[in-house]
Amino acid sequence: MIEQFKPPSIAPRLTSFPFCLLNTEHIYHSPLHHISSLSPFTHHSTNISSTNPNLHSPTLLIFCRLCSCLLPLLLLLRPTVAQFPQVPCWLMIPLAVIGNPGLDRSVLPENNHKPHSLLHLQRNQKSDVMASKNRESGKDTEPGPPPPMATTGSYKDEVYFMTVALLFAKKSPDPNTKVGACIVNQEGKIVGIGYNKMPNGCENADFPWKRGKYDDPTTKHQYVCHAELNAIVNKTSVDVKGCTIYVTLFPCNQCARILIQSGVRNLVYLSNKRKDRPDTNVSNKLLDTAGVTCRQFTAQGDVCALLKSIDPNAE
Ligand SMILES: Nc1ccn([C@H]2C[C@H](O)[C@@H](COP(=O)(O)O)O2)c(=O)n1
Repeated sequence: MIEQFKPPSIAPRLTSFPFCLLNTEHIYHSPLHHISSLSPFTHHSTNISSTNPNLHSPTLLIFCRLCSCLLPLLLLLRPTVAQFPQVPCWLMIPLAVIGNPGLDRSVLPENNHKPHSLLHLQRNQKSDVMASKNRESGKDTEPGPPPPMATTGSYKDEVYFMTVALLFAKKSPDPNTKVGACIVNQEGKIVGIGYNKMPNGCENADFPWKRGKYDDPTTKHQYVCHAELNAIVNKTSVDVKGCTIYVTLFPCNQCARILIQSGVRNLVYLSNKRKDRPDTNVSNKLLDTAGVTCRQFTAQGDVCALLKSIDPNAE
C-alpha cells in the first residue's frame, strides 16, 4: 500500500515564529542561550511538541499568537521599562526572556558584550580549573626561571633575600643552630618566610632543645619544625611552584623532599657545613635528580659586612 506522508498541520506553524525569533541576532544579548533549552520553542522541543497533542489545542494557539505580538512590543518597551525601579512582577517573566535591563555590563569583561559572552566566560573559567588541576597533579612543574636579579638600592636582590633569611633565623628559639628561610616567586616577590621552631601550639619552653641522637625523644630532633618547612607552610601565595628558596643552612633530607614536592625550583644556601651528616647526606642527590638548581651564596666586601652585622657567625 502506498500512502502519502501528511505532515502535522498545526504544530509546525505554531512553533515556527518563536523558533525564528529566538535565533535572530537582534536578541543575542539576552540569556536565551540558556533559557531556550527550557523553552518549548527550541529545535529540541519542536520535535517533541509536534507529537504532543496539547499543542493542537486552540488555547495554546491563542497563547502563542499572543506571545508573538507581545514579544516585539516588549522589545520596544525594554529601555523605557528599565527607567522604572518598580517593574510589575508580571512583566519580569517576559523581561527575563528578553534580557536583564538592570544588568551592569561594566562589571563584565570587555568582550562580554559579544554574543555568547557567558559561554566565553564559562570556557575561561573551565581552563582556569584545568590549569589548577594540572598544577595539583604536578604536570606544570617545569623548572621555572630564577627570579629577576635587579640591582635596585645598594645590593643585588639576592642579597636582600638572603639577609631576610638571616634576619629571621635570629627569631629561632634553638640555642645552638638558628636557621632562616625566605621563598621568592618568579616575579621576585617574597611569598614565604620561616625559621626553626617547635610546632604551633607546642610551647618552645615545654620541649627539649638539647642535641643528641635523632631517635631520642628527649632531644629536639623529633619535634622541631625546620625553617624550610615553616617557610612553605607560611606561604602567602597559592603555591610555591617555580619559586626560589634562600636558606641559611643547606636543607636536610626531609626538607629536600618537602621542597621538591612543593615545586620549589631553585635553592640558594649560605652554609653547607652539615652536608655529610646522616640527616643531610642525600639532600644533594635528591635535589639534583629532581632538577632543583642549588647554588651557594657568596658574599664579599660590604655584603660580607652586612651579613656579619646580622649574625657574627655567618660565613
Ligand atoms: N636545613 C635545616 C637544618 C636544620 N634546621 C634546624 C633543626 C634544628 O633546630 C637545628 C639543627 O640543630 P643541630 O643539629 O645543629 O643542633 O636547625 C633547619 O631548620 N633547617
